Amino acid sequence: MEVGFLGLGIMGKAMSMNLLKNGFKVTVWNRTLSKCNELVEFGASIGETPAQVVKKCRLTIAMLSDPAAALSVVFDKDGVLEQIDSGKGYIDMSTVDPETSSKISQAITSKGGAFLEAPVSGSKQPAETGQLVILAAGDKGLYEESIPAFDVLGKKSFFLGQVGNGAKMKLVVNMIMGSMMNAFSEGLVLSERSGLNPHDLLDILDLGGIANPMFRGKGPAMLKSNHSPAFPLKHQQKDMRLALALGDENAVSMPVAAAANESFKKARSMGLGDLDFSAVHEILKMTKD
Ligand SMILES: NC(=O)C1=CN([C@@H]2O[C@H](COP(=O)(O)OP(=O)(O)OC[C@H]3O[C@@H](n4cnc5c(N)ncnc54)[C@H](OP(=O)(O)O)[C@@H]3O)[C@@H](O)[C@H]2O)C=CC1
Ligand SMILES: O=CC(=O)O
Repeated sequence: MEVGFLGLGIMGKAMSMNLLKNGFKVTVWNRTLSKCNELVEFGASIGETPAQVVKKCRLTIAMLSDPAAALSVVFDKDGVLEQIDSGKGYIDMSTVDPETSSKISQAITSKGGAFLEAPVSGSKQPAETGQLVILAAGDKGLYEESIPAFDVLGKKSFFLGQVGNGAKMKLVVNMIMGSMMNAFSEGLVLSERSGLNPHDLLDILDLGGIANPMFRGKGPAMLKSNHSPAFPLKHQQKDMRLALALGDENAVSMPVAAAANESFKKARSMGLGDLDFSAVHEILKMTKD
């Protein structure tokens, strides 16, 4: 099966590599084209523009940073829209808001193409090991056609109905995750400042009802101030912002998420946006009497 892949950041690189290792023919494009070279060593072809990739491939996947990037790759010169037509499918796996996804869907389908949004839950390591959770919505036929690729990329795919539902589900999940990261960071700081050993806290949390892979995986590194990026903080803040907008639209009061968003914004303003989202711990550590 031949697929196109647009966007070779932390996630896109791991996902396209996985497809190659599992026998897919992959044509890649990235805004910074030099990032394609590593994939070429594993058998990928390069498309010089998103339009070239779509022209060559029946299915094209995108994994881009944010709504502006997702829109630019579709609508700008040499973008996806120039070559999409009937018989071709476009799958956007970026985390965006439902409005962005709907705008892309309308443009693709008005040219006869099929569209699926399919954001993912799971970070760099699940992307590397094919353990993502795929939250798809849109064209059911395209979803079914994409299952061989989704089976390589993820451990479970959900089809959630109409376009927008995948984006909404992803934003709800990440809103919870970002709030949890803030509560976890506050707990680490509180344990240390009140004279406890925070490593004991990690052990105790891991044995109880709120044990989870995020605390287990990131806790020890956070205590060493190691925030090597798996999920960049700037993207977590984008997700909090988009989830809060969804809350505004639906009149859902979300004071916990709003406070978490403020911490992520503060961390971004201090230049921590490219570190892992666990770096929010650094700003919480800085607050003293
Ligand atoms: N990292 C993670 O753990 C997870 C991330 N996500 C989501 O997946 C998406 C990608 O994340 P991740 O790989 O971590 O992000 P990165 O920041 O590592 O990569 C972003 C990608 O988007 C491209 N890009 C940015 N702006 C533009 C633009 N204007 N036009 C074209 N391309 C652009 C970048 O190109 P260039 O190389 O040229 O900068 C790069 O390929 C995001 O929506 C994120 O929220 C979802 C689940 C987990
Ligand atoms: O979007 C990030 C993730 O870990 O999921």
